[in-house]
Amino acid sequence: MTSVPDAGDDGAVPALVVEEVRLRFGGVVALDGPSFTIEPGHIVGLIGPNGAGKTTLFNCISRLYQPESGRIAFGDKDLLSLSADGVADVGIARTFQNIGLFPTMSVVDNVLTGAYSRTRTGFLGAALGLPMTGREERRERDEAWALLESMNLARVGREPAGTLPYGTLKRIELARALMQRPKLLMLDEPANGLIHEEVLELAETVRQLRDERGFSVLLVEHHMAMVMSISDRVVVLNFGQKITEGLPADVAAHPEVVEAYLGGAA
Ligand SMILES: Nc1ncnc2c1ncn2[C@@H]1O[C@H](COP(=O)(O)OP(=O)(O)OP(=O)(O)O)[C@@H](O)[C@H]1O
Repeated sequence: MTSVPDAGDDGAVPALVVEEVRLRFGGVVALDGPSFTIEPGHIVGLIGPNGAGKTTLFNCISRLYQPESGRIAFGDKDLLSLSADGVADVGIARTFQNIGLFPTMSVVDNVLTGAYSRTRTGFLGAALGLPMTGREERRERDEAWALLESMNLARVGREPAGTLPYGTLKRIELARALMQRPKLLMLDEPANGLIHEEVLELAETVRQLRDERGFSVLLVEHHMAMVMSISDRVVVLNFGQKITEGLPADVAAHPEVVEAYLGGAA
């Protein structure tokens, strides 16, 4: 018996709509009204120079920050009326820049914690060591192993997470987010700290999983090759404003993007 959060809905992936979101920190305008939509099943890359407002926007969507004004909706759900937990309940999962895995727990158990947000035991229960019911646990464990299998991680499934290299931990963190069966997966600089080959592998994994499962992706990332290779659309922020959005090739050639990235040196 699970209390699957989207029980009762048709399981369809809704669009994420961001409209004129504004947020200041003291005198700093972090977000100055950007608007964009992530259509169902699309991978949208969010790029911009340091301090452009990407993380702030990411944190508004995942409900760590409350904007001063604007609208963020996921289908018919008003995200700004939800807590961070409530966002998970409507099918939005995220990964963190600094990996948040439990180092002494096995990889499969770490991945399993991703299921707790949609099971009867709940994440708090998991943290307190409360077991899921037997049947629930078996089903979730099977799903965790299947996920590890599909991400080429099964061979390390029984290892304590803390013993594994950084690139592997990033993939485990992704597997954990996928255990939530997200409709929207939010990735915060997933390529950070990875070597080039690992980035390409990660990009391919994200695209493949999206193709198989149909979720949408918001990708905040500095690694241009990754963004440009897997995004359906790219949104560019600078000084808290959207300076352009479009297909990756068009965005890469946009004069303001060239200017923002190369400081007019091009
Ligand atoms: N908690 C905070 N308190 C004060 N100022 C903040 C805070 N978070 C962000 N800012 C400021 O808001 C602006 C936008 O920052 P943000 O971190 O969103 O940019 P970013 O595009 O994610 O940058 P980076 O690529 O370096 O991560 C910056 O000027 C930053 O200094």
